[in-house]
Amino acid sequence: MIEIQDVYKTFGENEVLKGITAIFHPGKNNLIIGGSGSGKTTLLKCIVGLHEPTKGDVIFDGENFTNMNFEQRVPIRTQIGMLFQNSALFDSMTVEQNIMFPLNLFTNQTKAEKLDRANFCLERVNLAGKNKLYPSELSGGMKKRVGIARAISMQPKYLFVDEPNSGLDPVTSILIDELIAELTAEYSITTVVVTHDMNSVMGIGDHIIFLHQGKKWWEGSNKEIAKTDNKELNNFVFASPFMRAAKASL
Ligand SMILES: Nc1ncnc2c1ncn2[C@@H]1O[C@H](COP(=O)(O)OP(=O)(O)OP(=O)(O)O)[C@@H](O)[C@H]1O
Repeated sequence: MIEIQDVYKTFGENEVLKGITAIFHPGKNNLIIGGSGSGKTTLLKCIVGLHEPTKGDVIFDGENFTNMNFEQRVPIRTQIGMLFQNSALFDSMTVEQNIMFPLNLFTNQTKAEKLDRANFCLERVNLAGKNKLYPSELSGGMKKRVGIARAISMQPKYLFVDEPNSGLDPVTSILIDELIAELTAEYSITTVVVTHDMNSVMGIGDHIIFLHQGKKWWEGSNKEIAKTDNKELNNFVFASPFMRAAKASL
């Protein structure tokens, strides 16, 4: 479980987050949504320690991460899997080397053990046998899947994903969403996804927080979102005529 307690983040004069409080539970797909510039990525970075909150705390299973120094954070960091935009694979490394990278960095496993884990993760994302390919030889969807394989290589308790579907076609996007949701349920991971994709919101949004004007404006599930009378959320989710018509037919 991750608890975010009254988190503020200011850049110069720009107060981006104005007291966000939320709880993200294990085994759930927790989605952060909101307009462009609403602070979604900033919140994600505050949670994982890539930004320090100006005020407030982030607590991982009872441990106050915000108060810890670099060294103290290491045990929690090793339980975090991340998939950021563009998959962030190392172009000069093969698929297998990319997946083994965190294992080389953080474990004392033998080469055979690391290879076993890489093969398991590759199989889990339906890319068995693609070990020796380089990122330049992969499609966008395959890159995301390798990114996911690398993110789960350390058997993370927490998984953070920023815009998993950017640049993917709708069918591949659904496959990536389903993969994230399956892994989350299978390993009871506390997953936090930043997304713009309304298909993801409706498809896998167990728990959604909507950011607006630096605040948590609304919180609920994908079932509740369809029935919300929150004006700003409605304007955001049902911005297109197609989505409005879909809502009207519910
Ligand atoms: N490192 C930084 N330094 C200064 N300002 C920043 C920094 N990172 C983000 N910001 C500002 O914080 C605000 C929120 O940015 P953020 O990237 O979190 O929004 P977002 O909701 O993820 O947007 P998008 O959906 O467009 O990716 C923006 O005004 C941005 O300019």
